[in-house]
Amino acid sequence: MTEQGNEAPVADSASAAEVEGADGIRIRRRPVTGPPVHYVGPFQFRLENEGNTPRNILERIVWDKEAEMKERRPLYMLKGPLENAPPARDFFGALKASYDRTGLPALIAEVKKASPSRGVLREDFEPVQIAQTYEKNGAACLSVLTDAKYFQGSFDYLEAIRNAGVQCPLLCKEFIVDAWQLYYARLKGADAVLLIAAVLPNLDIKYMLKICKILGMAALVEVHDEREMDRVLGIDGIQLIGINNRNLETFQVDISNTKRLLEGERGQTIAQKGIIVVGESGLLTPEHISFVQNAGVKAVLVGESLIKQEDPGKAIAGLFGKDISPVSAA
Ligand SMILES: O=P(O)(O)OC[C@@H](O)[C@@H](O)c1c[nH]c2ccccc12
Repeated sequence: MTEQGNEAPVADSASAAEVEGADGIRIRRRPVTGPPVHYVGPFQFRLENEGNTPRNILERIVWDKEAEMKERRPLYMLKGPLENAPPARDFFGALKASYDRTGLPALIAEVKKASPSRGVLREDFEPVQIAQTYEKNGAACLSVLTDAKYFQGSFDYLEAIRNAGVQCPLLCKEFIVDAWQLYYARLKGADAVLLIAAVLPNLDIKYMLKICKILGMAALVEVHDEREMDRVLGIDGIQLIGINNRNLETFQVDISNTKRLLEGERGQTIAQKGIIVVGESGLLTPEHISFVQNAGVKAVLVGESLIKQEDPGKAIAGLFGKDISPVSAA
């Protein structure tokens, strides 16, 4: 397999060696100090963009998440609640079963109030109701945004949806930078977590996969370009790969990204390993769904085009061009 990817230019403040040393990751971790202090005579000022200010939205989110981590409860305090958490459900199995039932990509429907690129998507946001209507109308799994600052999400939504009796397995949609978040997601009812390859080096992904396994959770490992895809294909034990059509550094959406990353040898390796690929972001019409299905995905992750409709559940039939709700609930 080739190591060549569509590599974005390396930004000024991260040297090529730094990027190479971190599995090609351009997103940097938060520096311990703020911007460096400069003096002119008696005056002191801080200069932004000397490597100590985030260069794009993904970097900003990750730095805020790292700061958030400092206020967390110690891990040992999660032990009790973790033992009382509802047992994890089979996220991978639910996707597979749905694909086998409908012959269409299994739907992971996203409970998403807002996003940094689109602002508020839905004013009257009732997460439990939305989750229930998604389930009734044929979603195989649900994705629940838990980041508060940029997506107006909450771990309370995850917990409330699980406690309301929704059966679909739940993906905790979070920016994971620390293993602590995996335990916390599980105790709030998550059955799967998102691991973003643009943020996490291979060693972190491997370590986090082990913890997910111990906790009984699936991991959806998200890639955006060829280089990330090749990295992830080199890691043993990955069952689910998400191809994000949205570049989290620039917000540009291009659904042909899914097709490009599944062409040739990469697609073959994925098929051999029995990996389910999830097409993510920017899917709005039945044509989009068949486009990514033809490219090789067996599941799709959809937020905006459902959540913006008056009835997000009913919107599922519109998105797929037909009713995909389970017979028993129809
Ligand atoms: O609302 P959309 O365009 O249908 O996209 C859903 C989902 O793919 C998107 O929310 C997403 C994909 N990867 C992420 C990582 C973090 C936050 C959000 C995301």
